[in-house]
Amino acid sequence: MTIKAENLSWKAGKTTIVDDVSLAAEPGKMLGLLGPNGSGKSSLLRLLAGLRRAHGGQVTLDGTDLSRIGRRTLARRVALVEQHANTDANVTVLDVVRLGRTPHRSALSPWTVADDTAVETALGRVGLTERRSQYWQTLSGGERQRVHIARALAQAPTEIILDEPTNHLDIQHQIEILKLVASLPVTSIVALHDLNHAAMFCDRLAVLNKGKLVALGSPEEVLTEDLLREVFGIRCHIETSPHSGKRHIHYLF
Ligand SMILES: Nc1ncnc2c1ncn2[C@@H]1O[C@H](COP(=O)(O)OP(=O)(O)OP(=O)(O)O)[C@@H](O)[C@H]1O
Repeated sequence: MTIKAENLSWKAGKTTIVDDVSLAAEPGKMLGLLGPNGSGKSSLLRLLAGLRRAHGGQVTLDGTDLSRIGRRTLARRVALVEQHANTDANVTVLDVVRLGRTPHRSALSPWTVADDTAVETALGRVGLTERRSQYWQTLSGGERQRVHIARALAQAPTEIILDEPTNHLDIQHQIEILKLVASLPVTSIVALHDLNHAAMFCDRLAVLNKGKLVALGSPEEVLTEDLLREVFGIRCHIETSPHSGKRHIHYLF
């Protein structure tokens, strides 16, 4: 068990944005969340992270409704890296990553060796060890994204939810971040736009269209020419790559 959505719905005003979605993340696996712009991916991720209350259905963590889990306990288990995440300007990389330790500390407890180790490991994993003293406002978009991922890793979560973590990253860093997430000993749920990257790195894929879950399964099961035409309105040819053994999408025009 881990994070599970059962008949989950969420509305903005009278418009249903997340529509009766049921899915479960598999422990230790990477679940990719795909769908066109505005299909409800970010909204669903915020519900799964407990940042938003559903209007229908429920989210459970190891079988317990999220609304019955305290914020601190939840923050020790689940880390969310949002799209366009921002941070107060006048702080360093190290300050931001150290914030990831907050749920593990109490107001009076001193900073520990374990806190230091978690922060150093997280910085190293995203390749920012040398940038620890740099000010947030001087970082590039891609570096900011990696700092936020490091903060989530410093949180030492058992589940990590990432909303388009490769946004702003050059191709080398996109692949590094996805490789990193795939290699972490945690359950991950990751919204992605690049379908070939999703096929390469994710164990399973979920596809949203207009708020509804329209496919769930392995990349081989989910990524079909018919589905991509219906959901994304594109023509493509899909084959198994002789290089990676994974699905590879050739876009046609
Ligand atoms: N608080 C809100 N109030 C009104 N509409 C909202 C609200 N939050 C989301 N929406 C709408 O819900 C729809 C889904 O938004 P969401 O950000 O979840 O989609 P997405 O799949 O993550 O999109 P993208 O790929 O563009 O990031 C959009 O049409 C958006 O405008």
